[in-house]
Amino acid sequence: MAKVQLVLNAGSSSLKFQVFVDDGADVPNRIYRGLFEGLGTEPHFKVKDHEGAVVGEERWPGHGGFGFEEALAYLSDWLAAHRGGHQLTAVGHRVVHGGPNYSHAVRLTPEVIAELDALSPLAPLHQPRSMEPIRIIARRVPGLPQIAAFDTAFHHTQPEIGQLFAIPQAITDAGVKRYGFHGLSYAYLATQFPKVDARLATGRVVAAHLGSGASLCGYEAGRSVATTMGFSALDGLMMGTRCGTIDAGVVFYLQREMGMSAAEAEHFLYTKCGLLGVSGISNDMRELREKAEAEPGAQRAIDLFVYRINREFGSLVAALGGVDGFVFTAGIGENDAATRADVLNAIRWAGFELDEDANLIGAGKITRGSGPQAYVIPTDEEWTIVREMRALMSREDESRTSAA
Ligand SMILES: Nc1ncnc2c1ncn2[C@@H]1O[C@H](COP(=O)(O)OP(=O)(O)O)[C@@H](O)[C@H]1O
Ligand SMILES: CC(=O)OP(=O)(O)O
Ligand SMILES: [Mg+2]
Repeated sequence: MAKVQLVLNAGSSSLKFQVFVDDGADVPNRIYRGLFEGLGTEPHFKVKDHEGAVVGEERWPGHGGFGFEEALAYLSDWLAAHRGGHQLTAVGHRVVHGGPNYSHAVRLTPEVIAELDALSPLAPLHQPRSMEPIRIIARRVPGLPQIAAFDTAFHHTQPEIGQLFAIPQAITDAGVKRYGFHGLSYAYLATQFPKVDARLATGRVVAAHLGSGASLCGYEAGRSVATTMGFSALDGLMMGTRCGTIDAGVVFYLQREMGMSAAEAEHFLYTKCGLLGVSGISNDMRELREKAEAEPGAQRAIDLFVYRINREFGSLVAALGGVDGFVFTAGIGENDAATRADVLNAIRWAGFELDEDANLIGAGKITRGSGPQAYVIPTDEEWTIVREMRALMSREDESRTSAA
C-alpha cells in the first residue's frame, strides 16, 4: 500500500485536493490532483493523475446535502480502493488566516485549532470553511497528523510601515493591521521565478492573482514587500463578489442611511459587490466576456476591474520604487487573454508592451520589446502546502533528535 500525503484547499463551494507520494523528496511527487465542486448544490468529483488523465469522476445530481463531510468520506474510500490502496500519513490544509503569530506552517493540535477558530471574525467568508475539514478529519481519523499552511504567512516579510494603518498603536497591537492573503499562491510563483526569468528572481515584480478573490503582490528578490489585501480579504482589487478597497465612510453610510446592520453590511460587501454587483449579471469573468457587447453593465464591470488593477499596480510600483516584471495567475489571470491584454494596455505607462500572439497562447512570456516583461505562470497552492508540511516535519524531527 502506497504511503501518501493529502493536501486540501477548502473554498466556498469547492474542495480542491492533491495527493503526493510520502517519500520526503524535496520536489513533491504528485500522483493525483482533483476537486469536488458544486458542494451544496450539484456536487461533482473529478480526479486526474500526474499526467492529467482523468482517473475518477462522479456526480450526485440534486444532492444539496453533500458537503465536506460526504466529500471527505468519498475521497477516503476512493483512495483506499484505488490502485492497491493508499495509506494516508498526513494531511495539509490551506488555512486563510494565520493571524500575527504564524509565518510558517503549524501542526494542528486542539490548542492551535482553537486559536485559528478565534481568527474567524478577520476572514468570515474563508476561515470557518478552512477549519471545517480539519475538524472532520480529527474526528474520523484521530491521531492522523494534520498541519495548516497560511495565506497570510508569505507576507510576514513586508516592512513594518507597510503593515500599519494610520490608527493608534494600541489598536495595531491588538492585531488591526495589514496581513495580506493569497500567500500560498505567491510563494509558489516565487519558486518558479528563477526558471522563468532571472530578472523576476532578483528584481522588483508585481504578480496578479486574479481568481474569485483577487490581489496583487509586490516582490523584491522573491519576497513580499507589499500587497493589496490588508486586514481582511475584502481589501484591494475588485473581485468576483467583493468590493475591494472602499472608503470606510461607505460602510457607515450603508448602516446609518440604508438601514443595514453591521452583519448585513459585511455580507453585502463580501457577496453582492465586485463583478457581480457592478454588472448585475455575474461574478464569473467568462459570462461577462460573453455578454460584454450586448450588456453595458458587463462591460462596465470589466472596465472597472481593469482600472482598479492599474491603480493598485501604480501603488505597488511606488512601494517597490520601480518594476522589472509582471506575472498573471489564477482563474482569470491564467485563462482570460482579453483581461490580460486590457491590463497590459492599461500599464503601458510602466513600459510593458503586449505581444498579442503570445498572449493568445497564454503561457510563458506575453510581452515584447526592451522594457519589463510580463508572464503567465499557473499557480499551485497545494504544492506550497506540501512543501511547508515537509519542512515543518523535518524541523520537528531535528528538534526531537537534538533533544534526545
Ligand atoms: N476560461 C476562463 N476565462 C475567463 N475567466 C475564467 C476562466 N476560467 C475561470 N475564470 C475565472 O476564474 C474564476 C475562478 O478562479 P479560481 O482561481 O479558480 O478561484 P478560486 O480558487 O478562488 O475559486 C472564475 O470565477 C472566473 O471568473
Ligand atoms: C483569500 C482569498 O481571497 O481567497 P480566495 O481567492 O480563494 O477567495
Ligand atoms: Mg482561490
